[in-house]
Amino acid sequence: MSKLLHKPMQETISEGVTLVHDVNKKNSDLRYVGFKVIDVEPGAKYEETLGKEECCIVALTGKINVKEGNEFFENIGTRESVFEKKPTDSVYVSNDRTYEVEAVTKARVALCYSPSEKQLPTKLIKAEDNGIEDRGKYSNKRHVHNILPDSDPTANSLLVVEVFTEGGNFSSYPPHKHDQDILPEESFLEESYYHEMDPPQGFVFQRVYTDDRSLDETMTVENGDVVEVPVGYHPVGVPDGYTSYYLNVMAGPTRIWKFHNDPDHEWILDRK
Ligand SMILES: O=C(O)C[C@@H](O)[C@H](O)C(=O)CO
Repeated sequence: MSKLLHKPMQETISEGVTLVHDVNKKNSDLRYVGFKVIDVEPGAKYEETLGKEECCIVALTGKINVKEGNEFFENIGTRESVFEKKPTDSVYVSNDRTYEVEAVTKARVALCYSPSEKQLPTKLIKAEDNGIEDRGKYSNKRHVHNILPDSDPTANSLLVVEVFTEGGNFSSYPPHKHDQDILPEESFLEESYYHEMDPPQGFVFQRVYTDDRSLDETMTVENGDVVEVPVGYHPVGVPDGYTSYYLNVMAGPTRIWKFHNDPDHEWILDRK
């Protein structure tokens, strides 16, 4: 199995709280992005004290309460399945703070991390504040919910986005990368992909490769898997009959998403 592919686990970390993913510096090549997924039973609580890292809490499915200091966001989250394709609520929490997530209904929650030194206000990112975009044409169509784009100053480093791709389409395509800190041409941003498929027995293909092919992995990605992208181009192809969802977390030294398309494949953008 590729070392970039992380399979879901089922680790009970406290009563009613299951750790499904924990991608961190120890088990990945990511230095700027950390990523967890937790499943929380109704009434159960997950508490975390952040060190020098900020966190974006995404209510993937179900309803949750989030508490940080005097801030309390009640009954947030908008969907039973990500495939309802409606945006959801998220909460930004800054470094050196302690937050608590309590499930109101059975919930799956993504916790997206990046190093951070400068404290910023805790903030509810409402579903209705997500920027919605349809990108691409022909078999390159995808639907995007921007949770934390680089135009939003809520976070120091984190960028968070959800992408839906219908069967027979490719996304993150034409292949692009953002692994050189040479702004304004390109920014260095690591990335994680949390994938789901509808129906859930589906799979997608994700290739992660560099120009010199020193990294060139093509992975079969199944429901609930995480792919880490420390460097390189990272397109996703979706087989007919299935819909793909992924949640991307990006972070690097500068909070700007400036990507570079693979020159071999950029021509597809110019088709009439
Ligand atoms: O537009 C897309 O296909 C989504 C991608 O841009 C995805 O968010 C990504 O690769 C970010 O670098």
